[in-house]
Amino acid sequence: MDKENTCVYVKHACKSYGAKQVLNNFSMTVPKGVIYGLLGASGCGKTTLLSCIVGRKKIESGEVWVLGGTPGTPGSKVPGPKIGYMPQDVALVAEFTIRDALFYFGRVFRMQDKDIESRLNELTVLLDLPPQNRYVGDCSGGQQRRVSFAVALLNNPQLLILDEPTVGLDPVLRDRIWNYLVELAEDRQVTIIITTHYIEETRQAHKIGLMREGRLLAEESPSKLLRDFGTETLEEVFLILSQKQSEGKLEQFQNNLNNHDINGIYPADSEANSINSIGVSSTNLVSQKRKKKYVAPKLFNTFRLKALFDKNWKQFHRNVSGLMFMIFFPCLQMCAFLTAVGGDIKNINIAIVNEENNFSPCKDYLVNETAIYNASEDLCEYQRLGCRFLEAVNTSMMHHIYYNDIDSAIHDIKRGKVTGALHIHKNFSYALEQKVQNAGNMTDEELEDTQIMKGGLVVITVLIFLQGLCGISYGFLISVFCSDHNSANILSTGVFYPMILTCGLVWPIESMPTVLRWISLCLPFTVPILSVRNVLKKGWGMTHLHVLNGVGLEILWCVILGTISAYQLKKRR
Ligand SMILES: Nc1ncnc2c1ncn2[C@@H]1O[C@H](COP(=O)(O)OP(=O)(O)OP(=O)(O)O)[C@@H](O)[C@H]1O
Repeated sequence: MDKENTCVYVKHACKSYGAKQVLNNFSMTVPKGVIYGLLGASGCGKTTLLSCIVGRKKIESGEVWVLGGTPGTPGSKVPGPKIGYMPQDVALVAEFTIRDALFYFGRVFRMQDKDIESRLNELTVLLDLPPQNRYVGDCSGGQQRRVSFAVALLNNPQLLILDEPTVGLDPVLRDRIWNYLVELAEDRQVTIIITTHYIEETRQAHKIGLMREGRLLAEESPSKLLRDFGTETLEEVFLILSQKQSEGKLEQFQNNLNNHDINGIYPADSEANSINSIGVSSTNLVSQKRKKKYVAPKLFNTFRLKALFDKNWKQFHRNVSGLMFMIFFPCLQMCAFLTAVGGDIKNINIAIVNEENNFSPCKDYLVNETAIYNASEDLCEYQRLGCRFLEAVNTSMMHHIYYNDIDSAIHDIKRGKVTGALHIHKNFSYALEQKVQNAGNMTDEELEDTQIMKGGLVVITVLIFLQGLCGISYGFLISVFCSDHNSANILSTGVFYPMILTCGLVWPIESMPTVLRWISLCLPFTVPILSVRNVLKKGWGMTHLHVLNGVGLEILWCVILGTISAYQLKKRR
């Protein structure tokens, strides 16, 4: 056997989850066009190994070589359409019908619709799938697994990796599937790695690997194993090897067996055999990989784009409650929030001390009489402007209570009878007139500061866009850390509400204890909200320090959240 005929090659692979070592110096060789049955008890590391082979996880040391490349590296095309992978956990969209699911993956694999259609019909018969218009969510667990199996077979991949595909299947169907797999391997040279708990069903495999506690105990054809061990069943072979491993005599036992076998099929001695038998050293494998020219994948792929649009549309319109929740719940939340905290103040008692109108309500006052044009001096003379001012603020917000002197008004403020006092001096109109006439002496900057709502649209758009990006980064972080919807919901609402409460919208940050104020200022909402206010109310531009700090903080948060997510993603592999 040479490298041309080797499909998957694993050498001295080690992989741990925390302190638990799952792959322990694991080695295996899978030639092209064979069915390789990977057998082992629950928890021995089969799924972990398969995940490393398809590039979903990374080994810590050792080497994995699949279809001529290292899985998960640029240019290796693994994962990719050359590999059909049926994972143990069904990962299908519940809102899809069986037909939708196969069309979705077919398009992802860049298949033409007519080819998908004919494969769908073929696989429906082979795997005894339920009617094509049945929703995945309405299928039983076993039926969903068969749909997942159909997806793995859909585009006729060169390498099929099946994690317990036959579990819970009717024996007749199981037999049919095995016959199909044998046909695929022998007629079309497809390589198949299959894990199963039914040891005896792997008699049809060309080669089996017996795995225990992260190590391969033996790797050979079932008939040869039975012959070498002189047993009736593969179960017995596995039992003997497992007992030797438990007694710590496995390596000695394997060496004895290999001494009687020129091929050296038992892994204690298999390193030399494996490497030599595929006719290439690991260094050569690496250099061979390096020689391959890396072709970057296309940024826009119309097949995938179509598949994703179709998937999102179906997911949305078939999950009405989810759609309502996603669209209307945030609107409802925002309306409730703004109604509760953003409304105008109403009916507050204000003490009015209006010296200009003899401390009494402005009953007989007329707006026209407050400004009289003096033609000889070409200017306006003002009177009773206090009344005009009070009329302007005499809304439902303030309830006016008149006082004859400011001291009694202040006294009542202290007693809590009124909330505040407005003191209009006797010469209020004259003083205001002077101020207006001197307005020409004001600087441009002072004038600009008095303007409202002059904020630049671009700056506001940038701030809001960055805020959205921050939210997306946080959503990404949640998706990386949470394994289910419940924990994702708890994490998102658990963080969102405290941030809303402490960002200054509800409780002014100026009144917070110092430590809390600093925490609040570091949160992604607080400073950007102040920046938006500064832009809207004062017309400040991007270059103003108190706008720039909001932009800077949002970028910083995006970078922090993105980096943590990327780190966690890398760690999980
Ligand atoms: N992400 C993970 N974090 C921590 N431990 C893990 C993780 N994934 C798997 N394990 C542990 O690693 C060991 C091997 O798991 P794996 O799923 O590879 O076993 P398996 O042989 O496929 O089992 P089964 O046949 O039951 O599917 C188990 O003890 C499992 O609990």
